[in-house]
Amino acid sequence: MKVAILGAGAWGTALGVLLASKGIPTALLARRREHAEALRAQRENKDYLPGVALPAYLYPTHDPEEALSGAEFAVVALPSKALDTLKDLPRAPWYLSATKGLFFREGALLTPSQWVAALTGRPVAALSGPNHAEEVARFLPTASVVAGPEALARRAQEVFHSPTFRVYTSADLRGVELCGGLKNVLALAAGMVDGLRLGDNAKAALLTRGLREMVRFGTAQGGEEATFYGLAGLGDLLATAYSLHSRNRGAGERLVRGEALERLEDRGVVEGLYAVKALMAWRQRAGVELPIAEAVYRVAYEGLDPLKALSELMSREPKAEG
Ligand SMILES: NC(=O)C1=CN([C@@H]2O[C@H](COP(=O)(O)OP(=O)(O)OC[C@H]3O[C@@H](n4cnc5c(N)ncnc54)[C@H](O)[C@@H]3O)[C@@H](O)[C@H]2O)C=CC1
Ligand SMILES: O=C(CO)COP(=O)(O)O
Repeated sequence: MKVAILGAGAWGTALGVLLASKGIPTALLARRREHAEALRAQRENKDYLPGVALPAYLYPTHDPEEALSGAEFAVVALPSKALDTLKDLPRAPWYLSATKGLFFREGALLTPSQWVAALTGRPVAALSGPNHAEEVARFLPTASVVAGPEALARRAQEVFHSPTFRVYTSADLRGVELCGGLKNVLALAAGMVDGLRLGDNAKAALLTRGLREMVRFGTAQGGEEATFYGLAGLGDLLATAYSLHSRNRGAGERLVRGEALERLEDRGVVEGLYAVKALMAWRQRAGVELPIAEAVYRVAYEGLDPLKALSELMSREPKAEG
């Protein structure tokens, strides 16, 4: 068997390292010819995942035909803003989305697997959890969830499960993917708390109320409550909001310290910046309350002073905790 990974950024490369180290022939599709050539020559992804050796079974290419030909399935490890490129690629029999994002399209809030299914017309499952590429690729232990149609989730579990990467299955595809989109927005907020040096109490309070916001919103959008307390929810929220690896947390920190919005993706994609836009567009339609996400949006896109955003959150009507 063979697997194709679409996207040679940090996450696509880490997943490729994981599979190839199990002896699974894995193609890694890079967007640019020079990048694929550099990966093959150096056996390292210096641009996106430096310091990790690429195993022999991992084959970087920029040729979509070569990558997808004979693949049992394709792993989508593209940033959400690049998913549309899938419609120009040869089709895989089915897809495993490893992208964490949210889309507002034609009046609906869509998750990556929904958008991949719309673009390709093929069945799609999703992989999500507390999984920083830098650690997964160095075989530090973690766990993850594959959600979607049972046969696909079971197969992906079998293929990815390893002594350092424990994979669970879930039938709650919507919930698992909402977790991945929402936690990035909260990680931006957590980074702002770090950047303002508001302290450990503030960060814990923010994340606890943020988790409540995830649960309230996510269950109203069709996710199951337990999912939000699982690996893709609380697990990934903690991993992202406390990690020095996290581009989302780091972007929040840099933003409140005065760095320009346009520079925040210098170190890799910051999905929360796109997800929060989709959430705000959706909220206007659905009339739901998302106070923390709204504060993040206003700080990032409307220049609201982050301390003013905080004081607005603190001065909301006092109420019971639920
Ligand atoms: N880095 C991580 O630890 C994890 C990332 N993810 C998710 O995986 C997805 C990809 O993230 P990373 O690999 O970390 O991003 P990255 O920033 O490391 O790399 C992005 C990759 O996408 C390519 N790309 C950018 N724009 C493109 C376009 N228009 N068309 C085609 N390719 C394009 C870049 O050339 C690069 O190879 C995101 O949705 C992220 O949330 C999920 C779990 C862990
Ligand atoms: O999703 C991730 C870890 O699970 C990666 O988070 P960042 O995109 O913030 O780096």
